[in-house]
Amino acid sequence: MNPDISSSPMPIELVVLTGFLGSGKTTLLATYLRQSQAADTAVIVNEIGEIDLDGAVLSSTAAKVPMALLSNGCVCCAMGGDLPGTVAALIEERAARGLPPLARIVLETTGLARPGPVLRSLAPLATHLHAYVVSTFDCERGAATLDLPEAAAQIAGAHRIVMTRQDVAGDGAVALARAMLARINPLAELVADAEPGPRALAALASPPARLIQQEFSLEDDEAQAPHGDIRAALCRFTAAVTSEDLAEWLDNLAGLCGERLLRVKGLVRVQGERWPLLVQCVGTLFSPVVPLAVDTPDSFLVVIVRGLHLDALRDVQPPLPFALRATARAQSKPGVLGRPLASVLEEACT
Ligand SMILES: Nc1nc2c(ncn2[C@@H]2O[C@H](COP(=O)(O)OP(=O)(O)OP(=O)(O)O)[C@@H](O)[C@H]2O)c(=O)[nH]1
Repeated sequence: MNPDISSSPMPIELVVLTGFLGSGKTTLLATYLRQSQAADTAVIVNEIGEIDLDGAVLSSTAAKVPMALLSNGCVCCAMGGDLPGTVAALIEERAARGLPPLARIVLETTGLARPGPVLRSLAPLATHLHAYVVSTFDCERGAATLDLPEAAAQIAGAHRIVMTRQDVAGDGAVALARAMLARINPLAELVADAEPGPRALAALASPPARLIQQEFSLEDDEAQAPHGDIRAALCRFTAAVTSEDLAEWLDNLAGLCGERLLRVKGLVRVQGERWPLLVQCVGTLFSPVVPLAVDTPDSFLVVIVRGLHLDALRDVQPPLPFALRATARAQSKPGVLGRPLASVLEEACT
């Protein structure tokens, strides 16, 4: 059934924000949401795991933004009809509250989503939306990911590519990134601002000057397939851990997986800490662990690996008190619009 948003003064921009795992999507979006130009923007967050960590990070910097969650699966291969319905619900909810219409909705996809199937799933809303793809590219690590079909599809399908992590990449890597991007997708607009604020506005505040229809045919065969040998696990903690045990476990996980470790992120309750710790790594490179002031009862890690059976995670030492399972198919979480994050997280966690 097509969602009914025909009364809405359209078109609304629908920005499909893609980019490989850990390439800086949430950071870019959080920076954008802090700017005054984002007042008429809503956000849809799609998480592989069922818990909305990106939403938590975004809400901790931009609490008022209308936000919906598509959780527990990747939007490009598992969501079916959920995305158009979620878009319509955001638009309708805004109208029902008598607020000015949205100018744009940013869909933050998972780091594995291919943009072609996402755009195709929006076909029921085609006349109401002005959809385009913005992809983040990590100048430090991105080159090493482009042999993965998901990463290549994100760059090839982008109308605009945003170069992230230039500050840590070094001049040589940035030059190499430019050359690779120009070869894979010479039609895309390149955003290379070094400063986060201008970069976020250039990335998300307006559509690309030229919207060239990208060619997604190469992805068609894979559109319904899960992501090859990439697997995601949700480790849900049943008790607080000590910071020493957590650090050792993460160290050993990185040692076990090596290059096969794509991403770890989560909120972990540590003995003696008021707030859960935001833990994340991209590849085996861990960011500093920081407390995140969110009122959630849950404690979890999402671990995404390539070419490794998830059972191997159970043997990482020292044993930590968590229940592990592979993430399941996607579901939308209706009714999360405009609600405080805590209740959204609570619902996502039950
Ligand atoms: N130095 C630096 N770090 C960055 C930049 N952008 C992102 N990061 C860091 O890179 C890590 C991953 O960034 P995220 O924004 O969470 O990446 P993501 O693409 O949303 O990750 P997934 O949702 O898991 O795919 C975090 O530790 C960020 O703080 C940047 O431009 N420079």
